[in-house]
Amino acid sequence: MAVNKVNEDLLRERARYTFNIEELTNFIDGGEEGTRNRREVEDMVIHVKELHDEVPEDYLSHKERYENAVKKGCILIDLLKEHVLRHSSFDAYKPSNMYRVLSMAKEVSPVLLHMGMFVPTIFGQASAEQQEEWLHKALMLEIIGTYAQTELGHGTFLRGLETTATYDPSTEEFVLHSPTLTSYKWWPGGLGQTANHCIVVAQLYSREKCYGVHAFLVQIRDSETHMPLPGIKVGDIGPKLGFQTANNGFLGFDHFRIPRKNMLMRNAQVLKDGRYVKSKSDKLTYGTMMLVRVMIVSDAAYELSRAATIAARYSAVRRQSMPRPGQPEPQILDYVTQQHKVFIAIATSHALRLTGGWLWDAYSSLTHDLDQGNLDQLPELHALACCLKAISSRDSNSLVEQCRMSCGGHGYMSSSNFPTIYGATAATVTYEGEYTVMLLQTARYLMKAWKEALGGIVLTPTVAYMVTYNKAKPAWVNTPEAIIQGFHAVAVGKVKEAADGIEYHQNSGKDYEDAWNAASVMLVKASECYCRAIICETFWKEIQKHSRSMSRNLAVVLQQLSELYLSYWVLERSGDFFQVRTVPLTRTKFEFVSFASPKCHCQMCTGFVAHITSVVVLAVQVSIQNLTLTFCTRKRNEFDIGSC
Ligand SMILES: CC/C=C\C/C=C\C/C=C\C/C=C\C=C\C(=O)SCCNC(=O)CCNC(=O)[C@H](O)C(C)(C)COP(=O)(O)OP(=O)(O)OC[C@H]1O[C@@H](n2cnc3c(N)ncnc32)[C@H](O)[C@@H]1OP(=O)(O)O
Ligand SMILES: Cc1cc2nc3c(=O)[nH]c(=O)nc-3n(C[C@H](O)[C@H](O)[C@H](O)COP(=O)(O)OP(=O)(O)OC[C@H]3O[C@@H](n4cnc5c(N)ncnc54)[C@H](O)[C@@H]3O)c2cc1C
Repeated sequence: MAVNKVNEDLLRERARYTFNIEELTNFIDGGEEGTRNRREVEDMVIHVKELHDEVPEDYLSHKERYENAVKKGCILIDLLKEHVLRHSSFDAYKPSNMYRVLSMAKEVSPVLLHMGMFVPTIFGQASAEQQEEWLHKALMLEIIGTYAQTELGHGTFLRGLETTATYDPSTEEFVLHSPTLTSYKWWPGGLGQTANHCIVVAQLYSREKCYGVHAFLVQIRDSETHMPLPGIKVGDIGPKLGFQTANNGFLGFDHFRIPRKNMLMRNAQVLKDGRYVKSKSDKLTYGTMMLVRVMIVSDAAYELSRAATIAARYSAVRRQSMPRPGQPEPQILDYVTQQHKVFIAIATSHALRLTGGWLWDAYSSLTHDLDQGNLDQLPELHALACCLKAISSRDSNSLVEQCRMSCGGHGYMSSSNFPTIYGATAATVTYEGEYTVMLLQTARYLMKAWKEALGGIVLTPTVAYMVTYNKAKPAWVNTPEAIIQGFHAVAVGKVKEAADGIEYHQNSGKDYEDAWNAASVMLVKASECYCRAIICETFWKEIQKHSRSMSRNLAVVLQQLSELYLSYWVLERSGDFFQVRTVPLTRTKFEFVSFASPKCHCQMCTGFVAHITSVVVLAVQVSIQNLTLTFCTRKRNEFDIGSC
């Protein structure tokens, strides 16, 4: 049998990298043990022939594709369980590990929602007694669940959900009902044919009073026959852009009864006589969504790293055109336009991975605080999870598309894997909180923070700079730290512009809701800029922190990638930087000038914006050229596919 010979161009590129690949791999995996665990699971998977398709999945029927995905999902879960039993150090059920393993099969797993939301909801919202009853069964997949919140009529507006759960004290049961067609649950992954249980989010009624949305654990199919239970209507919602094997389904209840104990009671409770015991915060019901949003940042980075690796490798082996007559066709990696497409995808995968790790640590700290009854950090973490989920998924999805396009026609083949990666990342922009809605949630937080900043109140860490920028303007010097300060100045300017916009519309007679809506494009922009500043600052600081304990050669390359990321986004947002005005002193200072602002001294602003712009653009061009030069002198570093 012919042995696949590695492409000579690829071998030559790999012989050129200037740093230790194993060191980078360990850095990406979060340490040597992470690499060891990942490789152990990969080695298990790679040798299971049932996980390799004889026929491309695109040539299978929907039923065959689903059955294929179920088969692979079972194999992967069994491998994971076996690995967990053998190596308790590998926390297989830490959700992001689970996603990594399930995504080793090309098809999205029909049990993704079981592991991605059903299990975490039991962890986060079930009482200790309920965890005792359900958690082990769920972890061992003795029950298979999903998360049924979205309805045909409502996905974003949770307070508008129509499914009802009405408490009947005479039988100590909740009666679940879908009063309208629009109240049917629509979308939950695994619901079509796979799940026999689900978390149902419904409006809780007791003693004829509505207490808002709460979560219930509901068995929907018979454990033996797998048929829907009486009073349950359930099935598949049909073909989608991607995620074809996620088995998304619909679910309707016809006065379906469940025991009182099936209301998840970690936070709020309904007593036997129907009395409602309030949670410390209604917002705790939303806890699972915050967890998944936090996970999505890291998983969006992971999917982008796969796409960037494919594009980088293809760029090394593809030769095209003849800039010099008679010369061999060059590798497309030598075209600066190709580097401009691919290198930012590599840099962004690192930026989002490191930011995702930072956010996971913040979330872990919050869950510890919540266990102690301290909710102080909840609003900031909600704002962070919303904007970082939105921006990371959108950046990942658009850069996956950019990587696909950088591979020409071959990028359009299913065998390139770009269509599958694109379908997965496109979904993340919408699910777990739609892009715009998430940014508006963060904007709510920023408007409150701005009011506190104006009053000189000490702010939470990620918005603390608003107080300083509102008083003293930072000096401009051409360093990464100054560019980050520039992003802070832009973010403050956009927040101020949006707050001024709301005030302007209120002063013109609109109520707050209409003024908010009229200013909502500026509010989204303010959240985007706040989030970009966080990613830029976190990426840079994480690289500085880790560089101290890594070899110089690797530190240099990662530093270049973080500088590329900063420079790229200054260029992408140069319009926002143009709005940064300097004051004519010996040292240039930042002051954000909104084009809508009557205070702009345009000849001065134009003069100094030209000055600051030339400095910014010059700095940016220099750093991009430096990076390009570095890479162009064929010191490009091929990332070991296993290390991305
Ligand atoms: C590439 C692969 C990547 C990842 C794979 C990993 C895992 C895969 C697993 C799952 C993915 C697959 C399937 C997807 C599943 C789903 O999509 S599940 C359904 C998700 N649905 C949503 O996210 C709904 C979005 N809507 C909302 O969150 C809310 O409706 C709202 C938008 C926040 C609006 O809320 P509402 O209108 O009720 O009220 P507001 O007045 O706006 O807010 C009220 C106050 O509550 C605070 N709040 C809101 N949400 C939260 C929260 N989650 N945590 C904490 N606090 C919250 C809000 O800030 C307000 O507070 P206030 O300002 O002080 O008043
Ligand atoms: C692949 C996939 C898998 C999914 N899996 C699940 C699952 O397992 N479980 C589950 O419960 N759900 C799931 N969902 C549903 C998902 O959570 C919802 O689609 C998502 O929350 C968006 O809600 P929606 O579809 O109702 O869109 P809408 O909220 O109707 O959004 C439509 C448009 O209206 C705009 N809009 C809405 N509200 C506002 C506002 N207040 N201000 C400004 N603009 C607004 C949005 O920005 C958007 O442009 C899944 C979705 C997808 C695509």
